[in-house]
Amino acid sequence: MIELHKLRKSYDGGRVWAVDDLSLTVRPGEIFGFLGPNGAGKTTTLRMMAGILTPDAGRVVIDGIDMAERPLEAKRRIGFVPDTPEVYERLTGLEYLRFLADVYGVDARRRRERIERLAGVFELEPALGDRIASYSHGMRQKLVLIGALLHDPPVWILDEPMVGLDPRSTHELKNLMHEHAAAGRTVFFSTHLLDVAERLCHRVAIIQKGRLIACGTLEELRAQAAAGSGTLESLFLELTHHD
Ligand SMILES: Nc1ncnc2c1ncn2[C@@H]1O[C@H](COP(=O)(O)OP(=O)(O)OP(=O)(O)O)[C@@H](O)[C@H]1O
Repeated sequence: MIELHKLRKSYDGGRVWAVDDLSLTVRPGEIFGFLGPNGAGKTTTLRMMAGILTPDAGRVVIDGIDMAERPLEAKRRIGFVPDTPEVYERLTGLEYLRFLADVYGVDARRRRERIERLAGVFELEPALGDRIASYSHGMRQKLVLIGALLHDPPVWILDEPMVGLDPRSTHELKNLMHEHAAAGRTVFFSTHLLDVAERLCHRVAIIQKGRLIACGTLEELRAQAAAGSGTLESLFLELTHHD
């Protein structure tokens, strides 16, 4: 479960409000899509949710744990995939995953199982012995995903996780998301892929200029819009119209 209470974040000493009074709750068992135009504040929100950026005001609560009060406990419950992942180029894929397993205290048997399963799903096993410097963009994205999910966190926070993935890996990631939510856990991800969000998500939120402008199921969003029967794409275009 994720709760955001009146989150605010500015850059440049308050000249830009990247996120402004954002509140929402993502329930256990939900796949939740976070949508918005470029520069709307999605990455800033996700980075605050993951405890990487400190909000100017408001609270992030993960499974009942306040990020500001108990950051280590809250972060342990999160698998976070950033939009531009930093990886250690000199390590092999396997060394990188072992390093993360050490950080998260995943024991030897469990890490073997998880690496085998996830690298198998994303067909990255043959490359795990190679240096990350030799990886393609998509291979890096897969490695970062595997690393983020290695400690089997209950709450997934993924910033545009499908960017760079090939169709099979995208399909497998969607399956993993379904499986995770079906087990009563939580998936929160940002995306520009509205057709994917429409099919995959139980609920979505749309933000614009840091403010929540719509939140709910597709039916609930349709009820908010003038053209009441449209696709998520047409709703998005209508709701995020220019001033
Ligand atoms: N480090 C920074 N310094 C100053 N302004 C920033 C910084 N990071 C983001 N911003 C500004 O904050 C706002 C929100 O940016 P953010 O990256 O959160 O948007 P986004 O919704 O993730 O965009 P995109 O879809 O393009 O990835 C934008 O106006 C952006 O210019």
